[in-house]
Amino acid sequence: MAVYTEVSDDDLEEFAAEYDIGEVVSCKGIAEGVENTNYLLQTDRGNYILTLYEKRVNPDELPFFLGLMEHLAARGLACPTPIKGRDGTALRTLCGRPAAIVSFLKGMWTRRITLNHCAELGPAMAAMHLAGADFPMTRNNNLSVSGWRPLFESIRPRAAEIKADLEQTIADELDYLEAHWPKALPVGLIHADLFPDNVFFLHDRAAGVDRMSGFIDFYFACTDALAYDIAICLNAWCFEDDGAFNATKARLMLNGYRKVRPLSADELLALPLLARGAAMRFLLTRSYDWLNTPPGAMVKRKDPMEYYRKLRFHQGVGGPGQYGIA
Ligand SMILES: Nc1ncnc2c1ncn2[C@@H]1O[C@H](COP(=O)(O)OP(=O)(O)OP(=O)(O)O)[C@@H](O)[C@H]1O
Ligand SMILES: N[C@@H](CCO)C(=O)O
Repeated sequence: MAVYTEVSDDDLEEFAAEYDIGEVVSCKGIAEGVENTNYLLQTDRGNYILTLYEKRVNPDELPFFLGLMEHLAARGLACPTPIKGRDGTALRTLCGRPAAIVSFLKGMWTRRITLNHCAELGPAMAAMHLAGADFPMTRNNNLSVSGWRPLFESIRPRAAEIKADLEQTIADELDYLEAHWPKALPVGLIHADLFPDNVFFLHDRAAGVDRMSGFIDFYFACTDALAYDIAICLNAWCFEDDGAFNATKARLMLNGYRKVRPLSADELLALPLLARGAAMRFLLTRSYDWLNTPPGAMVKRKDPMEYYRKLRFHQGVGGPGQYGIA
């Protein structure tokens, strides 16, 4: 589970006193997530999320992430909003770690992705891209093509512990991706980790379907090709548990997206390559975590091989038509 930093009652009381959020009633560690420590903070005024930022988050980048959430929320996108303390500051320190309180988003992420979820995701992702267009700050994507080789070199000596041909597969693919990575696609603000566990839904009983209620976890957000966010979602949302690609899910997601933000011919053509790159990114970070998570750590490692298989699939894709679109 992702509670790396335990917060004592005294520390919490002192911290909460900086805010105008009411009396703390309870503070429970949240088991989900792998990156940061999250607590559900209940006060007599409502629910909040308290996050202590851990290993992968660079404290210097927190003003970007928090500012972005504030910007998107101000433009009507459903996402957590940083709560400012009485001094007007959202970011402070708790137990020696950078920490912030954000608003609580209603809804649940879905464990069983349906066609409806993909149809909801597409337009909401496009709306986020449009809402981010005038965000004044930028952040380089350090987990894009130039960041993959150093990550590869760090896992290379032990890659065979995951799969015998992993080293060669990544080496060959990296050569290809570095030589062909597109440089002229429309760029903007992307979420960059839009997995099902970062997208909340609420059930609409009258309609009998889930409706998207918002996005969370903007801590990989960055400035990059907008279509790369779509490629991440093709990987994260459109494969079945048995590894089969579901082109109907992809079509619904892509067409939903295109109704809000049309995709250029170049963006469509680049999708298979971007999807290979997105598969590479998660194959590398999962492999790194697989090999470097200490035994006994209270966190569930994610399977790198899932992304090895997704990479293999996209390597065989001839064009965007195989993602279900005309
Ligand atoms: N603003 C929010 N409103 C409601 N619940 C939240 C909010 N932020 C986080 N959560 C809860 O905390 C869990 C973990 O949050 P989050 O995904 O941000 O953690 P993380 O450690 O950064 O995880 P990840 O592994 O996805 O990078 C979520 O699944 C959700 O249950
Ligand atoms: N969403 C990532 C983990 C957080 O970056 C994964 O599934 O590998």
